[in-house]
Amino acid sequence: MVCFCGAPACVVPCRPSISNILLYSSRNLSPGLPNAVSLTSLLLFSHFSAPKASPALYRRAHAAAAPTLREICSGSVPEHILQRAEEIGYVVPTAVQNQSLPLLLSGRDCILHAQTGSGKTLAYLLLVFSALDFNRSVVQALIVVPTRELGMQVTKVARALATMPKGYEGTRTCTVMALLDGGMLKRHRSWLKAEPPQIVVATIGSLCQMLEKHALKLEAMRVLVIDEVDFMFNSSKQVHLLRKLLTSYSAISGRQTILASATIPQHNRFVHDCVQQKWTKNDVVHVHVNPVEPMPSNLCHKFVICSRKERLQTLLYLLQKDMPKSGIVFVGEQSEKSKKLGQPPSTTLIIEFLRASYGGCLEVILLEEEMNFNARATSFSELRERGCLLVSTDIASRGFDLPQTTHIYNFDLPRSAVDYLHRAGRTGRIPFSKDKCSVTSLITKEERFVLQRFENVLMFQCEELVLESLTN
Ligand SMILES: Nc1ncnc2c1ncn2[C@@H]1O[C@H](COP(=O)(O)OP(=O)(O)OP(=O)(O)O)[C@@H](O)[C@H]1O
Repeated sequence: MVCFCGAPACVVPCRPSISNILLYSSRNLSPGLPNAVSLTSLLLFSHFSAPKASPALYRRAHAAAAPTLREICSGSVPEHILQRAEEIGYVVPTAVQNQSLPLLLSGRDCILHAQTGSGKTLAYLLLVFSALDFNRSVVQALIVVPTRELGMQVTKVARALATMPKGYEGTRTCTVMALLDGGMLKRHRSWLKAEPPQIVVATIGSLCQMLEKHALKLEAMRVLVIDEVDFMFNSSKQVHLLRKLLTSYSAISGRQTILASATIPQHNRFVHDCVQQKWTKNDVVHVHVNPVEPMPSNLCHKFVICSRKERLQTLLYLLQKDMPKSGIVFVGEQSEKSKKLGQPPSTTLIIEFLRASYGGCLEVILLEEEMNFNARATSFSELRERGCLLVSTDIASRGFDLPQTTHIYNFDLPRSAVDYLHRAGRTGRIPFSKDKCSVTSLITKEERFVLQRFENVLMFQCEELVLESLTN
């Protein structure tokens, strides 16, 4: 196994004694692409509906000496998928795509370890499309995700790529099934029986039910992706099935396994375990992009010290001062004690307060675990379509891609540095953009040392905001 680190011409062997050390000189896109900002803003301006990439975009990508996605993928990914990717606006690869796609397309198992918003989804989806036999109606790729929201999002991107572009009418395409918690599993069972889809995007709970009922067959699975893999392994409920999935159902020699996350604590140990436990093949590659900078550099971190009683007013003041284009207020889970006392969760209090006092133009929307499937789906699609102010627990902190989000507020501090990184990573998600986005934590004096610990672990600096008008 080999670890590919993002620094130019740098290779970090995970376990030098048993590794094959390969030299890999990455063509890290951002530093060598002078016009990357304007080029990418052009590409991303109309997400999913961008006009077909113009020859000028190709010329500029070439001028910057970066291979295009087409150049990396042609011959492996079907032409209609590549054309569709370009129509959407995916022309120039991000650093993680640039580094991982040649390896993925050569058949290697990979651990994709790169910053939030770096484009890991497109990297593994292009591999999935390269591996499919479009003529076989059988499940060939399984993508496992931790939350319904991330599942809906991955499904949306996969379906957008699978939509036939003009000129390919009549060509056989593939179907993508979203098998998500709270969904209509009865209907999915019939669908799986009648005409199995080629790609299934699933949360572990629903997947478990389908496998127990023998409704889903995975013997023909060619690609297995576990997204947010560290989160999945941390949840004791999910870990048993996850292990089973990685070792049963399809032989690892016949399938490619991709494990992705922005955070993989003790990653050397994890890579070692993957091989030892036979979750991946022996020559699994750890693609680690930008290991010295786990946090995207275009984020500006701030904190405000205030008492718990002042927190709502402070949040309101910040919102009125910042005027976010779109923002997320992260709130901690309600404690068992507070539930037993019959108290309302903080999310409800914040929503009621903001709906009564926030006079800004953004709509205030709630997203939390307890909401039913339809209400959560509505919140999700509303948020994607236009900017709004989302009040959410940590269910929105993993994988959620809302590129227009400019501001994050930690109404309650997250439990760990890893959680801080994932919450912060919901902003600053437009690849190649240098626009500053901000993460502001509302803390008590006593919590300052916790935030300091996060700063040390994640290597970022937080600036104190002193709000004059609140103290007067
Ligand atoms: N090559 C590309 N060109 C332009 N935009 C891209 C490209 N690849 C990905 N994007 C966009 O970048 C954004 C972030 O991508 P994605 O959601 O895959 O990040 P991620 O690495 O999975 O992040 P996280 O770890 O937070 O889940 C998305 O809006 C996606 O459409």
